Amino acid sequence: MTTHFTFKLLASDGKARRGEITMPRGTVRTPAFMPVGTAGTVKAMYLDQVRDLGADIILGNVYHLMLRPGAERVARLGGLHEFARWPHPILTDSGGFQVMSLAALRKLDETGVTFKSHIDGSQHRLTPERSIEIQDRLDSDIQMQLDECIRLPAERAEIERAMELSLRWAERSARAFGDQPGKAMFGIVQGGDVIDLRIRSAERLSAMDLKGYSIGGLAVGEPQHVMLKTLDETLPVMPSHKPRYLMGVGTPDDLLQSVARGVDMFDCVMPTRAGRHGLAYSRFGKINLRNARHAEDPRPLDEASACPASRDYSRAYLHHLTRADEALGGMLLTWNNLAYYQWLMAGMRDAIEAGRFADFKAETEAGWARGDI
Ligand SMILES: COC(=O)c1ccc(CCNc2nc3cc4nc(N)[nH]c(=O)c4cc3[nH]2)cc1
Repeated sequence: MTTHFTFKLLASDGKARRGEITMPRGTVRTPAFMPVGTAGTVKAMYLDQVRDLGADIILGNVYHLMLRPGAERVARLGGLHEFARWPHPILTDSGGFQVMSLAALRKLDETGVTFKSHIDGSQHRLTPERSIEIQDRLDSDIQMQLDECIRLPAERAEIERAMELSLRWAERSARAFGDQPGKAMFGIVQGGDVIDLRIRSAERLSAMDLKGYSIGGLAVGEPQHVMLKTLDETLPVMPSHKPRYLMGVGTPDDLLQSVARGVDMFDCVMPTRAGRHGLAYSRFGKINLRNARHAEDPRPLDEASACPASRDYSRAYLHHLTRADEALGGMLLTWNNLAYYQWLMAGMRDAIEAGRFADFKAETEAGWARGDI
């Protein structure tokens, strides 16, 4: 039982790292994938199932929870862990990204951002201080600074303006967070695809001596090679003894390529959202169950899987459920996808410990290339 937030590097293999983050609510084995629990639930899953798949931590969103049911209401009901019955660590995103991608009529200035709810049009305001206050009310274990994430491609001047604002907001977020030994606030490196701005952001954040660092401003429409090049240039100037979290990423291939470059933590709606739309991720690559070729295929998605959704149901049944838009279709495919993502992360953790990450990466890529056997 620990009272402090600590990160330990257990092994490395090339640039890939195996570590663990310990905090009062539990230990996060890294590299880690965080299932997205936007509104206090991982859609189409029971949180006990999410835990049983090996997830040590889930993500929640300030933007969604402040609009509905409201942070003060969650606090009155004992905080997000009690509310959702998830006693393990929770990381919350600060709202910056969701305001820019979801809210209507937003107005951003030096002190914060004002916006209208996409749910009922009500007016709201987020500042670095208010976002941290909301994350405190949610009793979040790992909190994110408020930042401004812009889409790519963008002009250098615009990228620089948003990066500098995010640095000033990092200072204010850290001041508002204060000194909470068992929790952490992560800074978020911005700078788009402009290497000197990325380096400036990473160096200025490193000087703030925060407990962890996110790489933001990616997975915003840029090609994978631009994301990977930005990682190659940014990771070396980020503190190596602190967790590195790549926000919003990604596909199984994104995870493999990014762990190879030294990323420790990930979150993405891909496995859950794609599952609700009939898409299965597997050792053999992607399988779109809407496709008619599965209509009479008696095989399961992966008979070698430990997950019942992957092992016990025919592709024909999954195809039927998907075409009929039956709720069970999204439930089973979400279960399969999160099982595959956690299996992949566990495989990478074990491979780094065994010093065979390169082999594991090659075997995994060969499995995807072999396709849907
Ligand atoms: C089926 O799959 C999908 O629909 C789907 C949708 C969006 C993404 C990409 C999400 N990308 C992304 N999330 C992000 C969240 C972020 N949060 C903060 N505070 N700052 C950032 O700088 C930031 C960047 C992100 N980039 C990935 C998958």
